[in-house]
Amino acid sequence: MEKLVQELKEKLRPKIRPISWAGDKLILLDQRLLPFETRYIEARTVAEVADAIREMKVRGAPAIGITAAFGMVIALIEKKPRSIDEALKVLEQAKNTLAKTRPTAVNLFWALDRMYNKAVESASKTASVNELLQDLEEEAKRIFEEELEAEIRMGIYGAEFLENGDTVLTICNAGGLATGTGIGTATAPIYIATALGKQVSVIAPETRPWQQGARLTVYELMQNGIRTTLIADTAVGLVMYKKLVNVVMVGADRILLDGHVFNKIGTLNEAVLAHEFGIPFYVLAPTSTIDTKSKVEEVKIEERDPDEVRTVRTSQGPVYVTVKDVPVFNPVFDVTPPKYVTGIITEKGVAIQPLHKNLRRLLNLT
Ligand SMILES: CSC[C@H]1O[C@H](OP(=O)(O)O)[C@H](O)[C@@H]1O
Repeated sequence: MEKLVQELKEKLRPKIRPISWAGDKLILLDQRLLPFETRYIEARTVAEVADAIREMKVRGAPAIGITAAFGMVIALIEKKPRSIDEALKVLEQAKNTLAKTRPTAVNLFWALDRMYNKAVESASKTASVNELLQDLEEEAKRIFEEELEAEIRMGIYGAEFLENGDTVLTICNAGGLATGTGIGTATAPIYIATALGKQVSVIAPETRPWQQGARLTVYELMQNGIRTTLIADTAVGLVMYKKLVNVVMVGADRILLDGHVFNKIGTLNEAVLAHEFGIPFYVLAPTSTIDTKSKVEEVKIEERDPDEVRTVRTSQGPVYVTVKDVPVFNPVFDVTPPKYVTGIITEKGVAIQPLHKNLRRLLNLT
């Protein structure tokens, strides 16, 4: 596995770099404008990093975690603390600011906790703020590299469930744009299977309201030569009914130890329909997406700006498609009960049913 991971890591380095670290700032691909415009923005302050996450200039659970990790490094560069104690206070404030940007993707909180804990560990060994800064920069880079390797491992495990000629139904964008580093999570098996010589196609629902499918997944897969068909979200039932789908593969923003999966709104619809039509439904995520503490009723499902539903994003910017002041309910994630999930594919292996037991086994928690 290790030899294959390293070989594929070089072969599959992304053409599109949604997140780049430039030593003292982040360079981010503004995903609100894709596929119509490729515009990069710079984030040099904690406030700018927080804005980039909150406004979905960068989005996707792993990408949000990586961005926040570098946001902690930027905090020290921006505030220039004169002592270790002051540095830890700066980092605690940055952690609190970044934690308020979006509530559902657990990778954000996992990355912030990991960076802060690293800072505390480093502060116990040095009085030098510069050494602390270097340690944190190395930790953020490690998170970035670990994510890419995790995606390749997920891809290798997931490719085992793909036959030559298969069509995969996905949702939203759980590709390299959503992880910031490489081949994505739900799309990783597609890239690996293709690299290993299998012909695999994708059906991508547009994924209203933010259109991650129509604007990001289609863009990314076509750039990488993957046969892709765009459908309206309302067509997911018919494509399964007509046997046009062999397997469903989706990403995740938070997976609980009992197997509940929080992911883009519409995932539950696909999961229930796949269960009805006897189609395997796989969730792909790094173990940094597994929340070992929360209960399903404790997880906040993000609700966003009503105008996201009232408009569609076009090459001319958002255009209203309804009455401008119509009341809107805009939850951007839903929760899929474990019974609808065939398996959860991570970089550490695949958890099949019963998920509540096999997830613990995967994480060595039994
Ligand atoms: C591998 S990305 C996981 C997850 O993040 C996306 O949400 P958003 O675009 O709102 O950040 C989507 O739910 C993906 O499945």
